[in-house]
Amino acid sequence: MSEMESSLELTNSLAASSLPPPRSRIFKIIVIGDSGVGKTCLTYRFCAGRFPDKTEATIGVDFREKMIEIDGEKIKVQLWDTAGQERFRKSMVQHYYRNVHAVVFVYDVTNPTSFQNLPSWIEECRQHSLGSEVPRLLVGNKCDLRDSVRVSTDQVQKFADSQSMPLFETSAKNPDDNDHVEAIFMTLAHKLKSQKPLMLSQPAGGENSVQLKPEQKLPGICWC
Ligand SMILES: Nc1nc2c(ncn2[C@@H]2O[C@H](COP(=O)(O)OP(=O)(O)OP(=O)(O)O)[C@@H](O)[C@H]2O)c(=O)[nH]1
Ligand SMILES: [Mg+2]
Repeated sequence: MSEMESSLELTNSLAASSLPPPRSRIFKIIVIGDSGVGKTCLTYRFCAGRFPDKTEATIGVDFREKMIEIDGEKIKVQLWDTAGQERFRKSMVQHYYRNVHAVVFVYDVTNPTSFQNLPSWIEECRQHSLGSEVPRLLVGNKCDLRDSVRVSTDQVQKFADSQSMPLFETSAKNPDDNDHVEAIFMTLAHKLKSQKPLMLSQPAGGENSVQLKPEQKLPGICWC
């Protein structure tokens, strides 16, 4: 290799190493519902692939992320695991709803109150101006506790239909339901990808999404 070629190669590799990391889309999904319904366990299960050894009431919000691949595109699913207890969430609520792409409502199939409280969680979303284009889904958790189930699927299905939300019943704990927990979040990610085909976003740590300037926008594409 000539001296010129080797210096060119060095320049190229320096340039490559100083390039910013490739951008991947981030889907911000908030998980809300009463305290103790299993939001932390569900999000942990999806991101870590197992039921956590021990959980404590979430204070404020916890973030969990998982890289997934849909149709060859790498996407970062960012789950915002929110606190169910009012005193632990008050100061953070405004932040949950900023740039949110989807909402997962969770109730506990053994706890009717957690189901009855769903309208107030839906109302909170409404108060934070979440548009109807933001996908929402409903998850009934703790189905492994078969003998303690106190919320009937029929009842919840009617409610879910009235809110135009898909309903999933699952267990963050039951090892046989691992694929199911995965399927719930993957279903949502697929929906988001099909809704936002060309949305760009920054690497982790940046804002959730970067809108192109008007002059960069292409005709006929929804930039929502
Ligand atoms: N049997 C069973 N227990 C579960 C399941 N998911 C969660 N739990 C238990 O329910 C309790 C509460 O779970 P968390 O995930 O901490 O509940 P949370 O909704 O995050 O509660 P907050 O953070 O207070 O809002 C814990 O004792 C978990 O072990 C499940 O699928 N089955
Ligand atoms: Mg929690």
